[in-house]
Amino acid sequence: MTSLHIGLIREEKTPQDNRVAFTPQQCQWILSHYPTVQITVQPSPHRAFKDDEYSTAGIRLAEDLSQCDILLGIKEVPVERLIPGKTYLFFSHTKKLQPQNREMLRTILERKITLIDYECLVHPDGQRILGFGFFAGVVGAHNGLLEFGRRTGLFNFKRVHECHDFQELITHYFGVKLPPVKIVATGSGRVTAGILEVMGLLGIKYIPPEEFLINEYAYPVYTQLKAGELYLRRSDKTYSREDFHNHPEHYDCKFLPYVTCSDILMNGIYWEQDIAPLFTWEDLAKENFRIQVIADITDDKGGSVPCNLGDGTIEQPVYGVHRQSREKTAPYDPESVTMMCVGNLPNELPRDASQFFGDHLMKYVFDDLVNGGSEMITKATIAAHGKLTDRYAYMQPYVAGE
Ligand SMILES: NC(=O)c1ccc[n+]([C@@H]2O[C@H](COP(=O)([O-])OP(=O)(O)OC[C@H]3O[C@@H](n4cnc5c(N)ncnc54)[C@H](O)[C@@H]3O)[C@@H](O)[C@H]2O)c1
Repeated sequence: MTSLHIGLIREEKTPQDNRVAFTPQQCQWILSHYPTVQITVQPSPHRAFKDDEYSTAGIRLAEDLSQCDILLGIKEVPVERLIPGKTYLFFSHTKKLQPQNREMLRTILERKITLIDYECLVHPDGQRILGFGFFAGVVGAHNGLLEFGRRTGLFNFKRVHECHDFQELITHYFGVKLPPVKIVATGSGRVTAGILEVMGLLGIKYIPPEEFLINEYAYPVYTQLKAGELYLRRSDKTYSREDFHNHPEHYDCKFLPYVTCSDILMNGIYWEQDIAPLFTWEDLAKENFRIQVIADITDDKGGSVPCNLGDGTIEQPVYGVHRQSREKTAPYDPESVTMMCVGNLPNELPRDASQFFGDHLMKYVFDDLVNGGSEMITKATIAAHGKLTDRYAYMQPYVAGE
Protein backbone atom coordinates (compact mmCIF):
# COMPACT_ATOMS: atom_id res chain seq x y z
CA MET A 1 0.00 0.00 0.00
CA THR A 2 1.39 3.37 -1.00
CA SER A 3 0.64 6.52 0.95
CA LEU A 4 -2.24 8.50 -0.43
CA HIS A 5 -3.66 11.87 0.52
CA ILE A 6 -7.30 12.29 -0.51
CA GLY A 7 -9.08 15.63 -0.70
CA LEU A 8 -12.87 16.00 -0.70
CA ILE A 9 -13.50 19.13 -2.70
CA ARG A 10 -16.31 21.64 -2.15
CA GLU A 11 -18.99 21.46 -4.89
CA GLU A 12 -18.94 24.78 -6.73
CA LYS A 13 -21.03 24.20 -9.81
CA THR A 14 -24.15 26.38 -9.77
CA PRO A 15 -26.70 25.48 -8.46
CA GLN A 16 -24.53 24.11 -5.69
CA ASP A 17 -24.75 20.38 -5.14
CA ASN A 18 -25.15 19.13 -1.57
CA ARG A 19 -23.69 15.64 -2.04
CA VAL A 20 -20.20 14.40 -1.21
CA ALA A 21 -18.13 11.32 -2.10
CA PHE A 22 -17.51 10.21 1.51
CA THR A 23 -19.55 10.91 4.65
CA PRO A 24 -17.76 11.73 7.95
CA GLN A 25 -18.29 8.14 9.15
CA GLN A 26 -16.90 6.70 5.94
CA CYS A 27 -13.83 8.96 6.24
CA GLN A 28 -13.40 7.75 9.81
CA TRP A 29 -13.66 4.13 8.67
CA ILE A 30 -11.09 4.65 5.91
CA LEU A 31 -8.62 6.29 8.29
CA SER A 32 -8.91 3.43 10.75
CA HIS A 33 -8.55 0.70 8.11
CA TYR A 34 -5.96 2.29 5.82
CA PRO A 35 -3.04 3.56 7.89
CA THR A 36 -1.30 5.00 4.81
CA VAL A 37 -4.27 7.14 3.76
CA GLN A 38 -4.89 10.74 4.84
CA ILE A 39 -8.06 12.72 4.15
CA THR A 40 -8.62 16.48 4.03
CA VAL A 41 -12.05 18.00 3.53
CA GLN A 42 -12.51 21.42 1.98
CA PRO A 43 -15.09 23.33 4.06
CA SER A 44 -18.49 23.91 2.46
CA PRO A 45 -21.64 25.70 3.60
CA HIS A 46 -23.81 23.72 1.18
CA ARG A 47 -22.84 20.13 1.86
CA ALA A 48 -25.47 17.86 3.42
CA PHE A 49 -22.84 16.91 6.02
CA LYS A 50 -21.76 20.02 7.90
CA ASP A 51 -18.10 20.91 8.46
CA ASP A 52 -18.69 20.28 12.19
CA GLU A 53 -19.70 16.71 11.49
CA TYR A 54 -16.35 16.08 9.81
CA SER A 55 -14.33 17.78 12.55
CA THR A 56 -16.30 15.94 15.27
CA ALA A 57 -15.45 12.69 13.46
CA GLY A 58 -11.77 13.69 13.64
CA ILE A 59 -11.43 14.53 9.95
CA ARG A 60 -9.15 17.40 8.98
CA LEU A 61 -10.72 20.40 7.26
CA ALA A 62 -8.63 22.80 5.17
CA GLU A 63 -9.21 25.21 2.32
CA ASP A 64 -5.86 24.37 0.72
CA LEU A 65 -5.82 20.95 -0.95
CA SER A 66 -2.50 21.39 -2.72
CA GLN A 67 -0.94 18.58 -0.65
CA CYS A 68 -3.52 16.04 -1.81
CA ASP A 69 -2.78 13.38 -4.44
CA ILE A 70 -6.38 12.64 -5.40
CA LEU A 71 -9.33 15.03 -5.32
CA LEU A 72 -12.85 13.61 -5.12
CA GLY A 73 -15.90 15.63 -6.13
CA ILE A 74 -19.35 14.92 -7.51
CA LYS A 75 -20.24 17.41 -10.26
CA GLU A 76 -18.15 19.28 -12.84
CA VAL A 77 -15.43 21.53 -11.37
CA PRO A 78 -15.39 25.21 -12.45
CA VAL A 79 -12.27 25.84 -14.54
CA GLU A 80 -10.83 28.44 -12.18
CA ARG A 81 -10.85 25.84 -9.41
CA LEU A 82 -8.91 23.11 -11.24
CA ILE A 83 -5.53 22.61 -9.55
CA PRO A 84 -2.70 21.84 -12.01
CA GLY A 85 -1.11 18.40 -11.94
CA LYS A 86 -3.73 16.76 -9.68
CA THR A 87 -5.79 13.63 -10.20
CA TYR A 88 -9.52 14.29 -10.05
CA LEU A 89 -12.49 11.95 -9.83
CA PHE A 90 -15.95 13.37 -10.56
CA PHE A 91 -18.82 13.12 -13.06
CA SER A 92 -17.32 15.19 -15.88
CA HIS A 93 -20.16 14.75 -18.40
CA THR A 94 -17.69 15.02 -21.26
CA LYS A 95 -17.65 11.55 -22.83
CA LYS A 96 -20.70 12.31 -24.97
CA LEU A 97 -18.93 15.50 -26.06
CA GLN A 98 -21.27 17.74 -24.09
CA PRO A 99 -20.55 21.27 -25.36
CA GLN A 100 -21.00 22.92 -21.97
CA ASN A 101 -18.02 21.00 -20.56
CA ARG A 102 -15.53 21.38 -23.41
CA GLU A 103 -13.78 24.33 -21.81
CA MET A 104 -13.39 22.38 -18.58
CA LEU A 105 -11.80 19.41 -20.38
CA ARG A 106 -9.52 21.74 -22.31
CA THR A 107 -8.34 23.30 -19.05
CA ILE A 108 -7.84 19.84 -17.56
CA LEU A 109 -5.50 19.01 -20.44
CA GLU A 110 -3.69 22.34 -20.30
CA ARG A 111 -3.07 21.99 -16.57
CA LYS A 112 -1.76 18.41 -16.94
CA ILE A 113 -4.53 17.07 -14.77
CA THR A 114 -5.55 13.40 -14.67
CA LEU A 115 -9.32 12.93 -14.93
CA ILE A 116 -11.00 9.70 -13.89
CA ASP A 117 -14.72 9.83 -14.61
CA TYR A 118 -17.03 8.00 -12.17
CA GLU A 119 -19.46 7.33 -15.00
CA CYS A 120 -16.80 5.30 -16.83
CA LEU A 121 -15.99 3.02 -13.88
CA VAL A 122 -17.59 -0.29 -14.83
CA HIS A 123 -17.58 -3.90 -13.66
CA PRO A 124 -16.11 -6.44 -16.14
CA ASP A 125 -19.60 -7.09 -17.55
CA GLY A 126 -19.97 -3.41 -18.41
CA GLN A 127 -22.38 -2.50 -15.57
CA ARG A 128 -21.67 0.91 -14.09
CA ILE A 129 -20.30 0.82 -10.55
CA LEU A 130 -21.32 4.25 -9.30
CA GLY A 131 -24.54 6.16 -9.67
CA PHE A 132 -27.27 7.90 -7.76
CA GLY A 133 -30.20 6.23 -9.53
CA PHE A 134 -31.49 4.33 -6.50
CA PHE A 135 -32.27 7.47 -4.51
CA ALA A 136 -33.61 9.20 -7.64
CA GLY A 137 -36.07 6.30 -7.81
CA VAL A 138 -36.98 6.60 -4.14
CA VAL A 139 -37.56 10.36 -4.34
CA GLY A 140 -39.31 10.14 -7.72
CA ALA A 141 -41.72 7.44 -6.55
CA HIS A 142 -42.50 9.38 -3.38
CA ASN A 143 -43.08 12.56 -5.38
CA GLY A 144 -45.31 10.73 -7.85
CA LEU A 145 -47.53 9.51 -5.03
CA LEU A 146 -47.42 12.88 -3.27
CA GLU A 147 -48.63 14.64 -6.41
CA PHE A 148 -51.38 12.08 -6.94
CA GLY A 149 -52.51 12.68 -3.35
CA ARG A 150 -52.57 16.44 -3.87
CA ARG A 151 -54.22 16.25 -7.26
CA THR A 152 -57.03 14.01 -6.03
CA GLY A 153 -57.18 15.49 -2.52
CA LEU A 154 -57.16 11.95 -1.15
CA PHE A 155 -53.98 12.07 0.98
CA ASN A 156 -51.01 14.26 1.77
CA PHE A 157 -47.30 13.46 1.94
CA LYS A 158 -44.46 15.63 3.22
CA ARG A 159 -41.81 16.63 0.67
CA VAL A 160 -38.67 14.49 0.88
CA HIS A 161 -36.24 17.37 1.30
CA GLU A 162 -38.12 18.42 4.43
CA CYS A 163 -36.97 15.14 6.01
CA HIS A 164 -33.53 14.89 7.60
CA ASP A 165 -32.86 11.59 5.85
CA PHE A 166 -34.41 8.43 4.40
CA GLN A 167 -35.02 7.01 7.89
CA GLU A 168 -37.21 10.00 8.75
CA LEU A 169 -39.05 9.64 5.44
CA ILE A 170 -39.80 6.01 6.29
CA THR A 171 -41.32 6.99 9.66
CA HIS A 172 -43.85 9.11 7.73
CA TYR A 173 -45.04 5.98 5.97
CA PHE A 174 -46.15 4.24 9.17
CA GLY A 175 -49.92 3.97 9.26
CA VAL A 176 -50.44 5.52 5.79
CA LYS A 177 -53.43 3.97 4.03
CA LEU A 178 -53.40 4.70 0.33
CA PRO A 179 -56.50 4.62 -1.86
CA PRO A 180 -56.84 1.82 -4.47
CA VAL A 181 -54.44 3.40 -6.94
CA LYS A 182 -52.87 1.55 -9.91
CA ILE A 183 -49.22 2.33 -10.56
CA VAL A 184 -47.15 1.24 -13.56
CA ALA A 185 -43.36 1.38 -13.16
CA THR A 186 -40.95 0.96 -16.09
CA GLY A 187 -37.33 -0.21 -16.14
CA SER A 188 -35.12 -2.56 -14.18
CA GLY A 189 -32.03 -0.52 -13.25
CA ARG A 190 -31.13 1.47 -10.16
CA VAL A 191 -33.93 4.02 -10.56
CA THR A 192 -36.53 1.27 -10.74
CA ALA A 193 -34.97 -0.45 -7.69
CA GLY A 194 -35.62 2.80 -5.82
CA ILE A 195 -39.23 2.88 -7.04
CA LEU A 196 -39.76 -0.71 -5.87
CA GLU A 197 -38.26 0.16 -2.47
CA VAL A 198 -41.00 2.76 -1.95
CA MET A 199 -43.65 0.31 -3.16
CA GLY A 200 -42.40 -2.18 -0.55
CA LEU A 201 -42.24 0.37 2.27
CA LEU A 202 -45.82 1.43 1.61
CA GLY A 203 -47.06 -2.14 1.24
CA ILE A 204 -48.25 -1.56 -2.33
CA LYS A 205 -48.92 -4.97 -3.84
CA TYR A 206 -47.11 -6.21 -6.95
CA ILE A 207 -49.40 -7.53 -9.70
CA PRO A 208 -48.01 -9.28 -12.82
CA PRO A 209 -48.46 -7.14 -15.96
CA GLU A 210 -51.03 -9.39 -17.64
CA GLU A 211 -53.30 -9.32 -14.55
CA PHE A 212 -52.75 -5.60 -13.97
CA LEU A 213 -54.00 -4.93 -17.49
CA ILE A 214 -57.41 -6.51 -17.03
CA ASN A 215 -58.28 -6.24 -13.32
CA GLU A 216 -59.30 -3.54 -10.87
CA TYR A 217 -58.35 -3.80 -7.19
CA ALA A 218 -59.76 -2.55 -3.88
CA TYR A 219 -56.24 -1.74 -2.62
CA PRO A 220 -53.14 -0.01 -4.07
CA VAL A 221 -51.18 -2.06 -6.61
CA TYR A 222 -48.24 -1.69 -8.97
CA THR A 223 -46.73 -3.55 -11.87
CA GLN A 224 -43.24 -3.36 -13.35
CA LEU A 225 -42.45 -3.42 -17.07
CA LYS A 226 -38.84 -4.25 -17.94
CA ALA A 227 -37.44 -3.55 -21.40
CA GLY A 228 -38.32 -7.11 -22.51
CA GLU A 229 -41.96 -6.46 -21.61
CA LEU A 230 -42.00 -3.04 -23.25
CA TYR A 231 -40.28 -3.42 -26.59
CA LEU A 232 -40.80 -5.93 -29.40
CA ARG A 233 -38.83 -6.34 -32.63
CA ARG A 234 -41.09 -5.38 -35.50
CA SER A 235 -39.91 -8.19 -37.81
CA ASP A 236 -40.39 -11.24 -35.59
CA LYS A 237 -42.09 -9.99 -32.39
CA THR A 238 -39.18 -11.03 -30.16
CA TYR A 239 -36.84 -9.13 -27.82
CA SER A 240 -33.07 -9.53 -27.58
CA ARG A 241 -31.31 -7.22 -25.12
CA GLU A 242 -28.14 -6.87 -27.13
CA ASP A 243 -29.95 -6.33 -30.41
CA PHE A 244 -32.27 -3.79 -28.78
CA HIS A 245 -29.30 -1.81 -27.42
CA ASN A 246 -27.68 -1.82 -30.88
CA HIS A 247 -30.81 -1.32 -33.00
CA PRO A 248 -33.56 0.29 -30.94
CA GLU A 249 -35.08 1.62 -34.17
CA HIS A 250 -36.17 -1.94 -35.08
CA TYR A 251 -38.41 -2.14 -32.00
CA ASP A 252 -41.98 -1.03 -31.27
CA CYS A 253 -43.16 -0.09 -27.80
CA LYS A 254 -46.01 -2.10 -26.24
CA PHE A 255 -46.85 0.31 -23.42
CA LEU A 256 -50.04 1.77 -24.88
CA PRO A 257 -52.62 -0.51 -23.16
CA TYR A 258 -51.23 0.59 -19.78
CA VAL A 259 -52.30 4.21 -20.36
CA THR A 260 -55.90 3.02 -20.12
CA CYS A 261 -55.60 1.07 -16.86
CA SER A 262 -53.07 3.01 -14.72
CA ASP A 263 -53.41 6.09 -12.52
CA ILE A 264 -49.71 6.84 -12.07
CA LEU A 265 -46.74 6.19 -14.35
CA MET A 266 -43.32 6.01 -12.68
CA ASN A 267 -40.84 6.05 -15.55
CA GLY A 268 -37.39 4.58 -14.83
CA ILE A 269 -36.51 3.04 -18.20
CA TYR A 270 -33.34 4.13 -20.00
CA TRP A 271 -34.07 6.09 -23.16
CA GLU A 272 -32.18 7.44 -26.14
CA GLN A 273 -33.11 9.09 -29.41
CA ASP A 274 -34.04 6.01 -31.47
CA ILE A 275 -36.06 4.25 -28.76
CA ALA A 276 -39.83 4.42 -29.37
CA PRO A 277 -41.72 6.58 -26.81
CA LEU A 278 -44.13 4.97 -24.33
CA PHE A 279 -47.07 6.76 -25.98
CA THR A 280 -47.68 9.67 -28.37
CA TRP A 281 -49.27 13.10 -28.03
CA GLU A 282 -52.28 11.71 -29.93
CA ASP A 283 -52.66 8.94 -27.33
CA LEU A 284 -52.54 11.52 -24.56
CA ALA A 285 -55.44 13.43 -26.12
CA LYS A 286 -57.71 10.38 -26.21
CA GLU A 287 -60.65 9.89 -23.82
CA ASN A 288 -59.30 6.58 -22.53
CA PHE A 289 -55.97 8.01 -21.35
CA ARG A 290 -56.38 7.33 -17.62
CA ILE A 291 -52.94 8.24 -16.21
CA GLN A 292 -53.24 11.36 -14.05
CA VAL A 293 -49.70 11.72 -12.75
CA ILE A 294 -46.39 10.94 -14.47
CA ALA A 295 -43.21 10.83 -12.41
CA ASP A 296 -40.71 10.91 -15.28
CA ILE A 297 -37.67 9.94 -13.27
CA THR A 298 -35.65 9.02 -16.37
CA ASP A 299 -36.35 12.63 -17.29
CA ASP A 300 -35.51 13.16 -20.96
CA LYS A 301 -37.28 16.23 -22.34
CA GLY A 302 -39.54 15.01 -25.16
CA GLY A 303 -38.07 11.51 -24.67
CA SER A 304 -39.80 8.29 -23.60
CA VAL A 305 -42.58 10.52 -22.25
CA PRO A 306 -43.38 13.02 -25.02
CA CYS A 307 -45.18 15.43 -22.67
CA ASN A 308 -42.04 15.98 -20.60
CA LEU A 309 -41.66 19.68 -21.42
CA GLY A 310 -38.52 20.18 -19.34
CA ASP A 311 -37.40 20.21 -15.76
CA GLY A 312 -39.12 21.44 -12.66
CA THR A 313 -37.08 22.10 -9.54
CA ILE A 314 -36.91 20.48 -6.12
CA GLU A 315 -38.91 23.44 -4.76
CA GLN A 316 -41.47 23.38 -7.61
CA PRO A 317 -41.27 19.90 -9.14
CA VAL A 318 -44.59 19.74 -10.99
CA TYR A 319 -46.50 21.30 -13.82
CA GLY A 320 -49.53 20.30 -15.84
CA VAL A 321 -49.56 19.53 -19.57
CA HIS A 322 -52.87 20.09 -21.34
CA ARG A 323 -53.84 16.88 -23.08
CA GLN A 324 -55.18 18.60 -26.20
CA SER A 325 -53.31 21.90 -26.50
CA ARG A 326 -49.97 20.38 -25.30
CA GLU A 327 -49.35 23.59 -23.36
CA LYS A 328 -47.99 23.86 -19.84
CA THR A 329 -50.75 24.47 -17.29
CA ALA A 330 -51.27 24.58 -13.52
CA PRO A 331 -50.11 21.27 -11.97
CA TYR A 332 -53.55 19.88 -11.11
CA ASP A 333 -55.60 21.22 -14.01
CA PRO A 334 -58.31 18.58 -14.62
CA GLU A 335 -57.76 18.65 -18.42
CA SER A 336 -54.03 18.12 -17.96
CA VAL A 337 -51.69 15.37 -16.90
CA THR A 338 -49.56 16.22 -13.85
CA MET A 339 -45.85 15.97 -14.72
CA MET A 340 -43.07 15.51 -12.15
CA CYS A 341 -39.77 15.95 -14.04
CA VAL A 342 -36.73 16.86 -11.97
CA GLY A 343 -33.12 16.22 -13.01
CA ASN A 344 -31.50 16.21 -9.58
CA LEU A 345 -33.85 14.10 -7.49
CA PRO A 346 -31.08 12.52 -5.34
CA ASN A 347 -30.37 16.00 -3.96
CA GLU A 348 -33.58 15.68 -1.97
CA LEU A 349 -31.95 12.87 0.04
CA PRO A 350 -28.30 13.97 -0.09
CA ARG A 351 -27.16 12.28 3.11
CA ASP A 352 -28.35 8.85 2.05
CA ALA A 353 -27.37 9.34 -1.59
CA SER A 354 -23.84 10.30 -0.50
CA GLN A 355 -23.53 7.35 1.84
CA PHE A 356 -24.75 4.92 -0.84
CA PHE A 357 -22.29 6.39 -3.33
CA GLY A 358 -19.38 6.29 -0.84
CA ASP A 359 -20.18 2.66 0.04
CA HIS A 360 -19.87 1.60 -3.59
CA LEU A 361 -16.76 3.72 -4.09
CA MET A 362 -15.19 2.05 -1.08
CA LYS A 363 -16.23 -1.48 -2.00
CA TYR A 364 -15.30 -1.53 -5.66
CA VAL A 365 -12.87 1.30 -6.44
CA PHE A 366 -10.97 2.39 -3.35
CA ASP A 367 -8.42 -0.44 -3.15
CA ASP A 368 -7.49 0.12 -6.78
CA LEU A 369 -6.87 3.81 -6.07
CA VAL A 370 -4.79 3.06 -2.99
CA ASN A 371 -2.79 0.47 -4.92
CA GLY A 372 -1.95 2.99 -7.60
CA GLY A 373 -4.37 1.90 -10.34
CA SER A 374 -5.92 -1.04 -12.17
CA GLU A 375 -7.39 -1.91 -15.55
CA MET A 376 -10.76 -0.65 -14.35
CA ILE A 377 -9.25 2.73 -13.38
CA THR A 378 -7.34 2.94 -16.64
CA LYS A 379 -10.55 2.38 -18.60
CA ALA A 380 -12.20 5.26 -16.73
CA THR A 381 -9.26 7.64 -17.17
CA ILE A 382 -10.25 10.20 -19.77
CA ALA A 383 -7.10 12.30 -19.45
CA ALA A 384 -3.73 11.37 -17.94
CA HIS A 385 -1.19 14.07 -17.09
CA GLY A 386 -2.72 16.42 -19.61
CA LYS A 387 -3.29 14.01 -22.52
CA LEU A 388 -6.41 12.21 -23.66
CA THR A 389 -5.92 8.48 -23.15
CA ASP A 390 -6.20 6.12 -26.16
CA ARG A 391 -9.70 5.03 -25.21
CA TYR A 392 -10.90 8.63 -25.27
CA ALA A 393 -8.81 9.86 -28.22
CA TYR A 394 -12.11 10.24 -30.14
CA MET A 395 -12.65 13.39 -28.08
CA GLN A 396 -9.71 15.21 -29.69
CA PRO A 397 -11.78 17.17 -32.26
CA TYR A 398 -14.24 18.12 -29.50
CA VAL A 399 -11.40 19.43 -27.35
CA ALA A 400 -9.97 21.26 -30.34
CA GLY A 401 -13.36 22.89 -30.89
CA GLU A 402 -13.81 21.37 -34.36
N1 LIG B 1 -34.03 12.43 -12.50
C1 LIG B 1 -32.92 12.14 -11.87
O1 LIG B 1 -32.55 12.81 -10.91
C2 LIG B 1 -32.11 10.94 -12.30
C3 LIG B 1 -31.11 10.44 -11.46
C4 LIG B 1 -30.41 9.30 -11.85
C5 LIG B 1 -30.67 8.71 -13.09
N2 LIG B 1 -31.62 9.26 -13.91
C6 LIG B 1 -31.89 8.66 -15.24
O2 LIG B 1 -32.69 7.50 -15.09
C7 LIG B 1 -32.41 6.56 -16.13
C8 LIG B 1 -32.15 5.20 -15.54
O3 LIG B 1 -31.04 5.28 -14.66
P1 LIG B 1 -30.53 4.04 -13.79
O4 LIG B 1 -29.61 4.57 -12.73
O5 LIG B 1 -31.69 3.20 -13.40
O6 LIG B 1 -29.66 3.29 -14.85
P2 LIG B 1 -28.93 1.87 -14.68
O7 LIG B 1 -27.55 2.08 -15.20
O8 LIG B 1 -29.09 1.30 -13.34
O9 LIG B 1 -29.81 1.01 -15.65
C9 LIG B 1 -29.92 1.37 -17.01
C10 LIG B 1 -30.61 0.28 -17.74
O10 LIG B 1 -30.64 0.67 -19.10
C11 LIG B 1 -30.14 -0.36 -19.89
N3 LIG B 1 -29.35 0.21 -20.99
C12 LIG B 1 -28.08 0.59 -20.95
N4 LIG B 1 -27.69 1.04 -22.18
C13 LIG B 1 -28.76 0.91 -22.98
C14 LIG B 1 -29.01 1.21 -24.35
N5 LIG B 1 -28.06 1.71 -25.15
N6 LIG B 1 -30.24 1.01 -24.84
C15 LIG B 1 -31.20 0.54 -24.03
N7 LIG B 1 -31.03 0.23 -22.73
C16 LIG B 1 -29.83 0.41 -22.21
C17 LIG B 1 -29.25 -1.21 -19.01
O11 LIG B 1 -29.31 -2.55 -19.47
C18 LIG B 1 -29.89 -1.05 -17.65
O12 LIG B 1 -30.84 -2.06 -17.40
C19 LIG B 1 -31.18 7.13 -16.88
O13 LIG B 1 -31.64 7.73 -18.06
C20 LIG B 1 -30.63 8.17 -15.95
O14 LIG B 1 -30.00 9.23 -16.63
C21 LIG B 1 -32.35 10.34 -13.54
